[in-house]
Amino acid sequence: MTTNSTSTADPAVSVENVSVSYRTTFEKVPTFRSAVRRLGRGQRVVHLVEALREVSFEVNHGTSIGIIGANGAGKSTLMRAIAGILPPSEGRIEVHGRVSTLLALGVGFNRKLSGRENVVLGGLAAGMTREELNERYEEIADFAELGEFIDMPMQTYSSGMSARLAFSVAVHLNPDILLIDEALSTGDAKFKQKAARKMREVAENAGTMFLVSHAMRSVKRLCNEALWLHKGQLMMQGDPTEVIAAYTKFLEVGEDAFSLEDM
Ligand SMILES: Nc1ncnc2c1ncn2[C@@H]1O[C@H](COP(=O)(O)OP(=O)(O)OP(=O)(O)O)[C@@H](O)[C@H]1O
Repeated sequence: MTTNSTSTADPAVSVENVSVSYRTTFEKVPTFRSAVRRLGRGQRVVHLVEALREVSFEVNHGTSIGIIGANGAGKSTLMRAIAGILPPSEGRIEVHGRVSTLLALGVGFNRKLSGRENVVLGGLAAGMTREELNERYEEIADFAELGEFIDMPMQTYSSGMSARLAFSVAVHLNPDILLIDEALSTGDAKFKQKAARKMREVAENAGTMFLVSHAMRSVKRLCNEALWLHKGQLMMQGDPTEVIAAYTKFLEVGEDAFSLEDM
């Protein structure tokens, strides 16, 4: 269950015993040859992945929290659940404030429409008024630096260009809570620097930011808290230097030899 209301006394986000499972059914085809023999009819198999397992934590307003962990640890799943895109299978998520996210990149945009039209639609969908949009539009377009592409259909954009526009929309919506997956903010080197500056500005303006990142340097630079997930479980939450040290040690010594007590 995901609830959304506003009150400054509450934490910005509270996650209580949240589990998320993905259920996928697919046809298991043992070999290519047998697939041909059976004319493509394989055995139907149900695959259940527990992407998050009983995760609980709170994040206060004004915190910039880095979400770290190996591939498949559940980081994006957690972001989708907080954004309300994916309902938890169990547990409860409370979000206090307006969430803006880059996660729905590609999902939120209609690629047949121009960048300009998508900015307007995205802004309206996020609850901005026409007046606010008129005021903010030039800023969003300038930040994305798309030149005349802004009036062309988004299907003509490179993935980096779409990412720049998505990032620009997300940070200019004046969110209370900004969710960013660094892997998705794939602009070129120059845009990355600019995006990092903007994220720092959001963080400094006491906004709440979740940053999913594989770059420990970004987490150290931009976050005042970190949370480490491993195979869907919360391993540690706290000071970024300490959490990164524990995660790095875990990567060095391997899962079996690692103990949080030694940290
Ligand atoms: N739509 C989906 N359907 C089925 N399984 C999924 C789906 N999305 C993610 N998973 C599975 O859930 C688990 C967690 O995935 P998730 O994308 O949240 O991890 P992540 O920590 O963000 O990984 P990465 O660092 O590789 O981006 C993985 O085992 C993944 O295979």
